Amino acid sequence: MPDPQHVLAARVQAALGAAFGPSYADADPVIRPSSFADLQANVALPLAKRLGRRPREVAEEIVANLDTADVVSDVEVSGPGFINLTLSDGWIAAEAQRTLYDDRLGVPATAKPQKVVVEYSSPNVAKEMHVGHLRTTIVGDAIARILAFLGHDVVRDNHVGDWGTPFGMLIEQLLDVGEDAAARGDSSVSDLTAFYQAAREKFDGDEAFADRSRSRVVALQAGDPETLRLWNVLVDVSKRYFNAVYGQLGVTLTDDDIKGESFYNDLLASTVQELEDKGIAVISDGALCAFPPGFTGREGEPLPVIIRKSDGGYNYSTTDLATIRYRVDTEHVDRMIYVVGATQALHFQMVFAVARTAGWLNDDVQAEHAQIGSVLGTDGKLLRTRAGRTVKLSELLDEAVERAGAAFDGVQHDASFDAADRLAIVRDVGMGAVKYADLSVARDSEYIFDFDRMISFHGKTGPYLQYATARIRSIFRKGGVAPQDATGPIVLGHPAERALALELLGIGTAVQQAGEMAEPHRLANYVFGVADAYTTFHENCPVLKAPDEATKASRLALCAATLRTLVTGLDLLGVPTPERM
Ligand SMILES: NC(=[NH2+])NCCC[C@H](N)C(=O)O
Repeated sequence: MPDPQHVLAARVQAALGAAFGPSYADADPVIRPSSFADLQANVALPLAKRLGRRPREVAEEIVANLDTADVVSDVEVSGPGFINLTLSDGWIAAEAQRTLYDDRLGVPATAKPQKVVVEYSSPNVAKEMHVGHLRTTIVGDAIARILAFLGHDVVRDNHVGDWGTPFGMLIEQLLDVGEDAAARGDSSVSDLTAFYQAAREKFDGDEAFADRSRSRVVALQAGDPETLRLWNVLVDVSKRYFNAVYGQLGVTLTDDDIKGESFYNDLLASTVQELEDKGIAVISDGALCAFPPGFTGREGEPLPVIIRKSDGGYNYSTTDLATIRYRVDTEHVDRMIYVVGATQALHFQMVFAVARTAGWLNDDVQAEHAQIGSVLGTDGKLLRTRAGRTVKLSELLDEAVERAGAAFDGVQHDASFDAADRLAIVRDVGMGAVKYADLSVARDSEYIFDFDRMISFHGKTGPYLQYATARIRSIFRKGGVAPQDATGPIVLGHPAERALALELLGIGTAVQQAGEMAEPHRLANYVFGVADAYTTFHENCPVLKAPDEATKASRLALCAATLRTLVTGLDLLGVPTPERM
């Protein structure tokens, strides 16, 4: 569906070409929303400077050449040379009407489909997932859904931390508590934080254990079958836990999407070799390092990316370089989006710089770090339990559902629900609340995890949006009409009808921007705007009790278009929409 801003941009550009010659036809028409009209074209001001003429005169000349009769009902030059444009009700209604017959709500598929890796979640084996992982899981999943909807070939990639030196001590700890404890799901193993800490404490305090751990790392890296088997036991315990969390959240990640650090182990040596052959990696202080241009420390000294430590071991960075090379050479991807905490920004900048020097990344193959801001508690500090431990994610999500239940029981419902209905709804509300709260702020800004605010049915929250969809569905139930049978025609009378219909036309731009910039909050904000416009409409424009049949048909069609827009938008964000609430 055409965004009015785009439609008018093309028309103003045509007018520029006609008035001032073809070389002006691609100037930015500077179209902005305005409080005086629907939109304002402000190009006359910069253009007047270029032409050495008065801005108002330039604006008048643009208007004289403007062909917008089918789209715009009123054009007016105001102030120093703004062009105010008021869209015609007929055009808005016709465009809104078109969405009723289109599965994609008029959102075009991309003209340039790409193969895109979206790397997200990426928790660590044998460690508790923390709220940072929660956020990258939620945001990454939304990005993956949005890009797939736009027609890209999306590869979901869960870059689990399942390799490296800590596994020596973790395997020895597993042997100490007994494998059967892991099989039973005993808390000595399944409480990952406690398991990790116990291993750490022994490693630091027990020389014999530390020695065993070190030889275990060597055995692991050498591919010793029994060691690999034990390692797999640990990986499986963690995977079960990750999947439980993913199931709770309703994200699209599966076991097949896991391509952990261990996957790249066999590719490290050849990756390093290539970097050495290309003269990018050099020995410095016994370690093999790359020095990407432009990265310097406090004293101006060049900063290294350590590729092989002096003891011969490889690094986190080495794995990331091997990963990029694999994605380029073997997976042939066009774009890689790393949905990872902002604290790793420098790491990725430097790794990407090395990969560019190696020729793996270039104008055709791009990598970007979609930074995720920290999640803070209501006290403004990093979220921890009262005991100062990191919060166990599954418990946090359970608490969300519990609190959603209390909030749900406190509001009126238009149906009686049995216990199973209630539980299903409350789960959706709890997860919708957590997810929308994460998604509605710019992903790179810090964000305060506040149950009370996110679970409210008022304000910019998941439950408010879910409630809006349920409220529309209840109108259709009461009216005995199916939404897909509400086909209008849409006629705009009341200003709230017009504002709602106009809002509906923005979905294409919202989805496109969210996908292009990997910024789901753009879609989250848009959906909220639609719900708000709907609320105003709902308060002002009776639907089933409309004054006449034509108005009722039009309003039902508006409701149907709104419902589909909200459900589609929320689904792309991964926020479920219960049928009834
Ligand atoms: N390619 C990457 N380095 N991705 C990010 C991995 C995140 C890491 N496992 C962590 O928990 O911090």
